[in-house]
Amino acid sequence: MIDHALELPMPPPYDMITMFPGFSVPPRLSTLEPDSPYDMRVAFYTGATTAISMEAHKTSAIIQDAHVFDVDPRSGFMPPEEPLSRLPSAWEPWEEVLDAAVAAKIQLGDKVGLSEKEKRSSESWRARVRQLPVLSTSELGPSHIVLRRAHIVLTYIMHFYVQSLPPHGQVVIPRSISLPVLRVSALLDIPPLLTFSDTVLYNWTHRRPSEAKIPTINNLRTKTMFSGLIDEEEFYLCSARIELRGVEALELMRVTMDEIFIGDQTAVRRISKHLQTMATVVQELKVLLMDVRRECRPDPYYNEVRPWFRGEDSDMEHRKWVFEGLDEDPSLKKPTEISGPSAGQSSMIHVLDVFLGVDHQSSSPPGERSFMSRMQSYMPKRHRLFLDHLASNPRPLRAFVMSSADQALHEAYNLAVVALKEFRDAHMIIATLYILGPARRAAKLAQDSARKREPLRGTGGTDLVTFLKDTRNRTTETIIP
Ligand code: HEM
Repeated sequence: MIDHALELPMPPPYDMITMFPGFSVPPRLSTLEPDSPYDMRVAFYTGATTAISMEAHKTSAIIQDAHVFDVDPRSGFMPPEEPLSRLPSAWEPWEEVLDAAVAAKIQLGDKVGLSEKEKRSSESWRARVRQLPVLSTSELGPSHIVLRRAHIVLTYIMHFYVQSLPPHGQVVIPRSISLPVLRVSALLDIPPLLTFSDTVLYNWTHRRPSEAKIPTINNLRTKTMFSGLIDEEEFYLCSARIELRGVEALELMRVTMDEIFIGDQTAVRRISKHLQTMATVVQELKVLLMDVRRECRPDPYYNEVRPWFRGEDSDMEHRKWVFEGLDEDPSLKKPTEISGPSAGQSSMIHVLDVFLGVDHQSSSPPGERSFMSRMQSYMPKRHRLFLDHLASNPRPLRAFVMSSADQALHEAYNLAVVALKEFRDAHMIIATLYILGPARRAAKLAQDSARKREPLRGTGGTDLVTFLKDTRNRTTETIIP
């Protein structure tokens, strides 16, 4: 059921691209991107002027290919304009059933002390979901704007459905939801579960009316939530603020790569300066991360927000999720990526790793994808391509620094890597505060409940303590001695 018209071209190899300065904004862009509401696309690392001699048709093909990353010079991986807030009327039944879940305050199926009334209320909501017709998805595309809203609505409904079920029964996602969610996910080429892009990137509006369409750190509000708690909103917005503050790092990467291309002494001096600034930006990302403590309380987050995110691989009873109707449509594949949303899917942090040369793959068993690489398959396809593109850079920063004898350059590079390592130190503090602490307290309170036996896993399904230490250690190992 994949619409091949939506298949994106692979980014061009680096040796075909100039690295002249400037985010490129080709005038023909609106015709290149029929689904784009945006008037700007980033041709990251490509020359606006494409100043190498090439036949005209080749040049335009490169520009065309290079403009598919959906990275905006003002808002980075977040869209520069407010995402669609409601689907067109043909799909209103989905929006209504989602509104109904929120209005009925549907509770988690394994909530300690769940009342009979709450059980009845969620069962009657689930019955309503089962009665929905299987709405066609063929008219949702080709616009990714509409498809993204469809993914948000369907996956929130699906997680409401699955996580409100009694904790010991089967998990069967009714075909009214499973078929459209599988189809929409195939069109977007992302897994049929809630992802970071659903909860953060495409799930915001302006807090106060704003002339500027661009999202800003202090003027965001979350649109769709499970609990409606401020703790949930702040959890999402913390990540959104990191995405936005990180935009400066993207710009610094671009100018650094331009300088690497030139590679003379002046370039080395400038790169050192850019890396020092980048270290400051990453330090600010750490501050924004720690600021999550202002309005997101650990216990409500752990007990009332986080359980909604669980994917199949975080199921405490190891139940398999059955996507009803999967066999009816031969074009659909059984989902293999089944983790819930994790900020491990934030392209911003991945981009810092790739740019600085932090290698998460090397410690994985041969032939096995690292968690970080797996998380890339949950990112919007164009962001994924952007990371691939960056990773295939033939002039990587770390190798450039290592090949240089310039002391100041080495120090500046290490400063940026240390800032990222300190971000991960802070992240471990946050994970302890928001998961390990509340888990211990919840286990004490719920002597016999299923929660007591919950393994300490991230929503991405990792053994979180070992995993977070590993990513931190790999960052430390990147420092050049
Ligand atoms: C209350 C806030 C947070 C908690 C409790 C938390 C918890 C976790 C956990 C448990 C993992 C392990 C992977 C998994 O299985 O999901 C993880 C991974 C990760 N998280 Fe967070 N996280 C929080 C906020 C953030 C924010 C705001 C960011 C940045 C956008 C972030 C970035 C990452 C990254 C990049 C990973 C992959 C591992 C790494 O790079 O070190 N997290 N997080």
